[in-house]
Amino acid sequence: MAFDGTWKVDRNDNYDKFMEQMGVNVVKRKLAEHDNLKITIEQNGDKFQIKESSTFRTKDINFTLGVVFDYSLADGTEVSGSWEMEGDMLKGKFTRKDNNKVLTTTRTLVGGELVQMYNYEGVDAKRVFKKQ
Ligand SMILES: CCCCCCCCCCCCCC(=O)O
Repeated sequence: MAFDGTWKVDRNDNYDKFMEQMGVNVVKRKLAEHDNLKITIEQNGDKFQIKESSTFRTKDINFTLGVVFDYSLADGTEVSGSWEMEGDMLKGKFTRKDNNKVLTTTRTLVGGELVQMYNYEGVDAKRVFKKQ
């Protein structure tokens, strides 16, 4: 389906400020800016299989649209939430387990690139991925 494939991060916008708002320390932020994040997405109906790999880790994630699942961010922060499909956009809403604050994120395809937007406590960021 449309999001299927392997996507490698190409550029970031305001990601450092976003991570700072998330409470990530400066050392981890500097590493995370250049994490070479690669995500492989396979969608079957409302089920998604994601393979995530970066300089920090490799991780397999399976989720169903509209069904809450647990996920740990690369810095160890635990969240719980779900993805929904709205038109051509994947919309995610995840709640941090440590403070109950909400992180929202979207994935869309724009001009052949996968654009992931993030928001946490008023700070937006964007990561743009190119298909491998
Ligand atoms: C401190 C680093 C913040 C990175 C924010 C990542 C937000 C990820 C939202 C949940 C992703 C679930 C798994 C997935 O679909 O790839």
